[in-house]
Amino acid sequence: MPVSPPSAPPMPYTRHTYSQSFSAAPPPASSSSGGGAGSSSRDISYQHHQRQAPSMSELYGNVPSLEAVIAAASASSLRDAHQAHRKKASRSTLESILPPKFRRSQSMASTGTLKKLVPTDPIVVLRNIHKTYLLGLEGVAALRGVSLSIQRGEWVAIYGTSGGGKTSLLNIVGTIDKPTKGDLTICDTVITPNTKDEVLAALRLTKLGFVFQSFNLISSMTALENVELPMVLKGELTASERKTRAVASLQRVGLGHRLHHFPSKLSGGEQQRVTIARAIANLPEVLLLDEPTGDLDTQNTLRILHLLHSLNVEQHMTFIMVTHDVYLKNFAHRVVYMRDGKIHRVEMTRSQKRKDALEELEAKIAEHEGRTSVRATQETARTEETLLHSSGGGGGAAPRTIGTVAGESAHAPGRFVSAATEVREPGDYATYSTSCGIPAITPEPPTRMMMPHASSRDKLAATLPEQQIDRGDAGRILRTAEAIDQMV
Ligand SMILES: Nc1ncnc2c1ncn2[C@@H]1O[C@H](COP(=O)(O)OP(=O)(O)OP(=O)(O)O)[C@@H](O)[C@H]1O
Repeated sequence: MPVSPPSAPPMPYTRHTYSQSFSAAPPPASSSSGGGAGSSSRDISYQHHQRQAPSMSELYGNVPSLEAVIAAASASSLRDAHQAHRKKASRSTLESILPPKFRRSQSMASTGTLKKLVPTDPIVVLRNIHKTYLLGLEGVAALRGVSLSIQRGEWVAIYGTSGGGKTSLLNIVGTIDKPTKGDLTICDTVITPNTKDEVLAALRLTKLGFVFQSFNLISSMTALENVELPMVLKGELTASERKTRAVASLQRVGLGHRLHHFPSKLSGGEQQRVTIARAIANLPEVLLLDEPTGDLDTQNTLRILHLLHSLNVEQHMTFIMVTHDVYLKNFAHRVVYMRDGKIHRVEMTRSQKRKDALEELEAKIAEHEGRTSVRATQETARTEETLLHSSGGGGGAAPRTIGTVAGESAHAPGRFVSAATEVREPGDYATYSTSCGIPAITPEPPTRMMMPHASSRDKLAATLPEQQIDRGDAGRILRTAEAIDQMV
């Protein structure tokens, strides 16, 4: 249930920053009011070139401070509604709060294999969609009669020439822009040019997730609070459930150690991963993605692709993904090619091709993990060398902090401290497992996991002369390694 209705329809999202080429033009006074619909043509053109992505408040209605939202969400009416909801379902797992049709089937859950789609359950249907933007006195026809039916659980890639209408299409499916002509059905809600904004805001909040380029995080909120926010607005979960789910989502994108960082303290790739965690936290039925791995390095691209694959296969989440990346489109069931505002052609991806893409992905992940292990071993050797050389000199060197999670700095603060182990947060590990459903909602005590290689102690012991084991820092590290082994 949204906390408050939106004050204005969201402004269309555009995938490119044109602001540099338009920097000479001052913002029109009206642009700050935020109204897309009903603006003058000059306003529209300005907004198009200024906007990167809709804000949280544009997507979900007015977003007050987190405290205010939490206060509102804990009001008695919400609590009552929530209690009624709690009675209906056992919530031992996140999945249990999903409607039955949305739960993963036994066969998918256990194997993580590619499921053959049964084309009988359309979740998004576009009927003769037209979109014409006003630019000065001219109309720009961005979409010219697009009809498309997307099945529940389908992964559709939208591909095509620049200016072909991909973003316009994504905006319309995301209900952040309305068609000029035509109508569409999303999750059983029929949307016409006259559909009320409150209806659209509720739909966005409850059914849709957005992974858009530069879809800004709220700078005054930590990563955890940003991820919690859509759940707070939805108002279905208790505070501890929200937190558990937000932590789990952040762990799934490998950011379990960045929970309390503000966006300004995160790298671009990390911010992108927070937006993905935020998008999946509410378990949307349809996830709209625009170049989801655009800002990420190879390792994080692999991580996110694997996560997306899991969500698609295990949770049966529907993806509509705009991309220019030929590699990414291999994971889609279908590729829709857009040109000049029309669907130029549609290509089914052969299941063997998708299977190959997945196998290649898993091989690459394994390769990267191997490299990480090699790096960790080399680091261990260096650390031990330092320790051994310094062990006669009193206190000796402090144990080194080694961040060995894929894509992380080798000295990420807050990561564990043992020299020889490859320590991962549970969520990090889940990202790489072959069957990684969304974790249970039951709060778990914080644990740390190691990759299932040789034990930490054995690894260390192999690198240390016997006589050093119980002395000074080397002994301390070994004991720590043993403690970690016991925790696993
Ligand atoms: N707000 C707007 N005002 C005016 N014209 C627009 C607006 N948004 C898009 N257009 C125009 O509509 C056409 C389709 O644009 P759209 O952004 O949908 O294409 P695209 O396929 O996403 O392109 P790209 O791959 O380059 O991002 C283009 O000619 C573009 O200039």
